[in-house]
Amino acid sequence: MDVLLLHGLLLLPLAALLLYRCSPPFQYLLKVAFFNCWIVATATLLSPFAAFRGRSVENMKILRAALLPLKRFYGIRMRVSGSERLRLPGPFVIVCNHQASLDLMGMVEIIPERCVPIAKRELLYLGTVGWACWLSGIIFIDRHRRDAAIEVISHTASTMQRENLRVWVFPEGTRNPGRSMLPFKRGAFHLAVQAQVPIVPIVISPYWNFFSPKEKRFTSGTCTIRILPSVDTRGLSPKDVPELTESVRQAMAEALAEMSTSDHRDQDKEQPLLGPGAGGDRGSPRGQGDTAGSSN
Ligand SMILES: CCCCCC/C=C\CCCCCCCCCC(=O)SCCNC(=O)CCNC(=O)[C@H](O)C(C)(C)COP(=O)(O)OP(=O)(O)OC[C@H]1O[C@@H](n2cnc3c(N)ncnc32)[C@H](O)[C@@H]1OP(=O)(O)O
Ligand SMILES: CCCCCCCC/C=C\CCCCCCCC(=O)OC[C@@H](O)COP(=O)(O)O
Repeated sequence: MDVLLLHGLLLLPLAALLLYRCSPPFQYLLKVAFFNCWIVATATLLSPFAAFRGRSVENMKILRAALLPLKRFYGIRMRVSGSERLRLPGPFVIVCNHQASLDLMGMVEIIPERCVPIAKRELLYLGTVGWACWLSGIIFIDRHRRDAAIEVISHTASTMQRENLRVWVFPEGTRNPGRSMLPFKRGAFHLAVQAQVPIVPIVISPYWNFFSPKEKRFTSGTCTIRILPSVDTRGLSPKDVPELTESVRQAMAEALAEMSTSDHRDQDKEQPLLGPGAGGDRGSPRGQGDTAGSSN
């Protein structure tokens, strides 16, 4: 009986390994689970250290360091173009497309110093992860209470100038795995106009060459991040916000469409630390990769 049990226990990890190597959906599930576990584990282990400093944007550095290794686990190569456009001296507002939680990997790649994201309030209730977000100075808004959200944004506008703060907003307001961008919420643009600071639009290329929750596919691959020219808001007033919003969205949508038709050659793949990228680059349109910029 004991021998049987021992054999069973020995076979279990072997069976899991075999399943991991042969079944892309199983690999997908494990990789997603690992992603979430990594976030919870690092938040739990590191937040007590961040707590010594109290709530501060400087804790973003710890948060960034905790999330930077993720791309190596998954063999995701990051290519960034236009990073010099983020080297503005003062405060500014970043607007970026939002596809999935994986955006965190792109964010940590390029996020400048003294920059905090605006996030939905629900994240606050994620235990130690919420605590880590709060300690890092992330700004929370209640999307269901527009007036309260607008008040938080107005308050942020004055803080930006006073504390040389940069703010990262996902103007789609929710995750969007679709092929085109959702209509933009106007908060980020009101924020930039109120603070009279530039807007830096950022586009992250679609993940479908390596990640698809619908097809349960998560392989290695390349992600391109394009930083577009900044948009000046000096002299603009609230009445200019709708037009400003549309013109920035238009520029981002064009960049996204262009990036969607480009693809990445096999040699651009990284070797993932979490096993082979089973399944290869399926479901992606073929073409040329974005050659501008650097890879980290
Ligand atoms: C070295 C340091 C390194 C650090 C590294 C760290 C790296 C990474 C860390 C990552 C950590 C975690 C990241 C977490 C990310 C989480 C992402 C999210 O949670 S996304 C969801 C939250 N975000 C948003 O919702 C986007 C912002 N929302 C808005 O802008 C919305 O406008 C609103 C919520 C304020 C209102 O929504 P809604 O009513 O649905 O939409 P609108 O059409 O935009 O507005 C309606 C009318 O209100 C007017 N309006 C909007 N905002 C304002 C404002 N601020 N002031 C005045 N008026 C405003 C708007 O103009 C509309 O009126 P109209 O007359 O039609 O123009
Ligand atoms: C200060 C110490 C730091 C310790 C290390 C911390 C490690 C990581 C901690 C926090 C990382 C943030 C995790 C949150 C990720 C969630 C991002 C996301 O994708 O949210 C969805 C939201 O946008 C839109 O929601 P809906 O699509 O409308 O539903």
